[in-house]
Amino acid sequence: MATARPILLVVACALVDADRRVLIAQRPEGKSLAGLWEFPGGKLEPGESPEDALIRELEEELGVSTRTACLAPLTFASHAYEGFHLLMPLYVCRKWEGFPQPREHAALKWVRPQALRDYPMPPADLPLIAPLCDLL
Ligand SMILES: Nc1nc2c([nH]c(=O)n2[C@H]2C[C@H](O)[C@@H](COP(=O)(O)OP(=O)(O)OP(=O)(O)O)O2)c(=O)[nH]1
Repeated sequence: MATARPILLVVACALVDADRRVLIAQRPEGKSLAGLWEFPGGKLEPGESPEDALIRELEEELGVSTRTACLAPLTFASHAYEGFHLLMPLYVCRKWEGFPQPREHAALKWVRPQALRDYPMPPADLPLIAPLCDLL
């Protein structure tokens, strides 16, 4: 049966540090899903590849720079929200330049993958935790 929900493509990234911790970012007040912890990323702009969009979002949101060769696809989220169906590839990045700053989020936190369940995340993100734990 056809779905009435449009597909929304969002790219997201798990930055992983030398201690195998993952960076999560808290959505700010005033946005949908405010207060929940997510992976940095966002929507594609017209004409952008997923990797270019992620590189741009990491710069805008965190002030870090990376490149396509440092983005490894891990898994994806597919979740029906009220007004759209989210399709969200999750990349892993272990190499970047700069120190992540919360330019657009309420806060940032480095957490061990097994501790991700202690942080409230959007429902779309919950199936992403197991593949991250398996990888790390
Ligand atoms: N970046 C990111 N977005 C996520 C995650 N999980 C999840 O459900 N989302 C959703 C929230 C938003 O609806 C959308 C990302 O949109 P966005 O980051 O580009 O824009 P936004 O916060 O302004 O979104 P919105 O207020 O317009 O809904 O994907 C995640 O882990 N990372």
